[in-house]
Amino acid sequence: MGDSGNRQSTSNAVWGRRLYKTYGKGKNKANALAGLNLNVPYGAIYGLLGPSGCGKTTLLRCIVGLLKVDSGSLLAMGDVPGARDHSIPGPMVGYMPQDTSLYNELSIKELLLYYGRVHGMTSEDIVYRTSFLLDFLKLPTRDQLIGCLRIWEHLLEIAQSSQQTTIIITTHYIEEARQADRVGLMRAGRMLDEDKPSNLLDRYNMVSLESIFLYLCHHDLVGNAEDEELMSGQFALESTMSEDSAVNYDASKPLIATESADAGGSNSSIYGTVTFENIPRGRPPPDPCCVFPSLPAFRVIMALVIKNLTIMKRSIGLLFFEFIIPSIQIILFCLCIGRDPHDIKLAVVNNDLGPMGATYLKFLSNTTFKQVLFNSLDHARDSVHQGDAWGVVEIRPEFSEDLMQRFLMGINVSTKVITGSTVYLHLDYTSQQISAVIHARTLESFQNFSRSTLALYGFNTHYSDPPVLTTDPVYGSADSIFTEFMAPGICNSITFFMATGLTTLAFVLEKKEGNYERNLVNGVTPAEVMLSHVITQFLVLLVQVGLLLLCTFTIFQIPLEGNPAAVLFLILIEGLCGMCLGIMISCCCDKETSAMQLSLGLVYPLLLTSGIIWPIQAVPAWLEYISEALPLTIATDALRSIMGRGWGIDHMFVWLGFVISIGWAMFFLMVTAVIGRIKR
Ligand SMILES: Nc1ncnc2c1ncn2[C@@H]1O[C@H](COP(=O)(O)OP(=O)(O)OP(=O)(O)O)[C@@H](O)[C@H]1O
Repeated sequence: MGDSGNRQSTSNAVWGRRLYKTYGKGKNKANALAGLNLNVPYGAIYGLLGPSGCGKTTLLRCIVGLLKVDSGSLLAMGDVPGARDHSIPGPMVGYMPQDTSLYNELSIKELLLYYGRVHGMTSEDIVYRTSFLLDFLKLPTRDQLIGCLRIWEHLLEIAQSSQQTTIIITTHYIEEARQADRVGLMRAGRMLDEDKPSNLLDRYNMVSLESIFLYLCHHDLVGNAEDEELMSGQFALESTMSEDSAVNYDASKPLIATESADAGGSNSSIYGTVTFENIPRGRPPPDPCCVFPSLPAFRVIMALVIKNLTIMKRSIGLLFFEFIIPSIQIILFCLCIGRDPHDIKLAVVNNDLGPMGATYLKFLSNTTFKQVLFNSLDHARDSVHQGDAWGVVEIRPEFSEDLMQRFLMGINVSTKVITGSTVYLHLDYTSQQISAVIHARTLESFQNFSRSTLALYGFNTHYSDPPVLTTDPVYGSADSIFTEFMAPGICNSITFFMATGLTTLAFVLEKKEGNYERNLVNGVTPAEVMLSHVITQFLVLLVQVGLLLLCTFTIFQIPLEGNPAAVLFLILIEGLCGMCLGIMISCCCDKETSAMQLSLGLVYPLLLTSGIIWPIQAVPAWLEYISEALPLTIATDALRSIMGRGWGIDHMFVWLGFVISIGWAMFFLMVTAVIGRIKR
């Protein structure tokens, strides 16, 4: 860099020469900056103009240190953005990437308190600066919500009245930039020209900036000799400009840069700003592309957590809904899944000439079955064909006589007697669950009826029992229902997926609204943002899981043989694992829709392969190995063992459940860190 270069670089708040930046590789390569030059004098309002996709955002992101240029020289406030000991990113710069990129749910006081905490200011300083800013910016009361402010008008006021701040505004609305001290006209990653708006109008002898821009674009497209003139004109202009700037240079003045579009509540088209201030240097700036660049600072995490909690408090209705969603899910699960079907319609054909057929039918439960009598088997089967009944119970004419003979003669009875003393079931097997219930209950009823009849005639009541007997259960109870099998997996999966969804949403919204980048530019690290969301969501998780377990064990009386603390601990770890998955998803996806699609897309595959709905022993052998490695499978089995078998954390299997969940959580965080690095 020659003398002139040195002078230019130190006399401008932002100075760039031959800046190049490309995204992607091969066919997907996009040249966002292609040899761009830039001079933003101290204390100026600089309008960076150009069509969508010309590289404005890329340039601003390089200026605030969120991106690094591939080649070229770029200085902001006298040093390379992101350089060690430079406060960009950090307290020297403010950035509004899109819209206002402020937390609309916070009041003015809360927002200033948050940024004050992030920058390590004392409470007294924050109170003093808040009063000063309210007065200086003529802001409404400190309790006014940010979402209701007309931010952009105030932003321009700052620049015009303070003389202490340099602002870069980017916009698609070229004429609006006439108010700026200097404008830069950009196209396809290059600066076509740069000057005071009035100078540009004079030089090109045109009436509007838009006409100048169209003229420059046309010549840039044609690529004729005028291009070179324009470029040399640009450098000639730079020299003039820098000389002016050198005269006016005052290093104590701060600088602001902005991006623009329609801002909520404002008539201005400005949509983002970057501000630079000459204030004492704070801690070294983080590498914004790296998730864990340095150890997280407790002060910053607390500021972020308080900010998150305040935002939550503002949408108390939504928070209450978040608290009770898992309880509603478990209540619906316990009400709808695993109970025995009732009022199953059965067509009954009782042709028995004796009393025993009618007696047997009385043993069929009135709760489980609704009997509809038919005179002929054909009519009864027709009702099943029509879908009016789930099956037919057929009792033949010799039932009483043959059954008596069967009891009395034992092994000497003929096949005809066996056939005559049998109850026939003609079932609709399309619902496996209902046909299994009909089968089990009719058999159970027949056993009860036989015992009662044998007792009536003074025989041994167990004579007709099948020679297979179940004794006292080792674990569980003989009349346990399917709900008890599924409940542990349902508790685990509700917690896991709720945590994934809520964390993804919180993170992606923060990114989408530009607050994430704004935080990075303020020196907050991605790890601090991440940890603050984990802490906030964990508080929500505690309430959710507390209510969920209350419903499971007290209202629906799902058996709990083991230690309640172990159950709580394992479910919370599963929730943490879900949060880590949410963080990974939000790191992969920039758009809200793709993040939601990805997290929703994971629900069914994980649910089906984790042995929550059906025993894992039923899946094909090759899939079993994959299933067992998934985050929910062993953890669910471990929870089932704590709840049903009363096993403790000292049991290898339960212990494994904890280890696998923690292992997955760490894996998700590691992948997040790697993706963060790759995305750089
Ligand atoms: N992350 C990315 N990956 C690949 N290409 C990108 C990425 N970001 C920007 N680009 C491409 O780089 C070029 C410049 O984009 P940039 O967002 O900087 O332009 P812009 O002028 O700010 O546009 P807009 O006003 O619409 O935000 C565009 O062609 C864009 O498609």
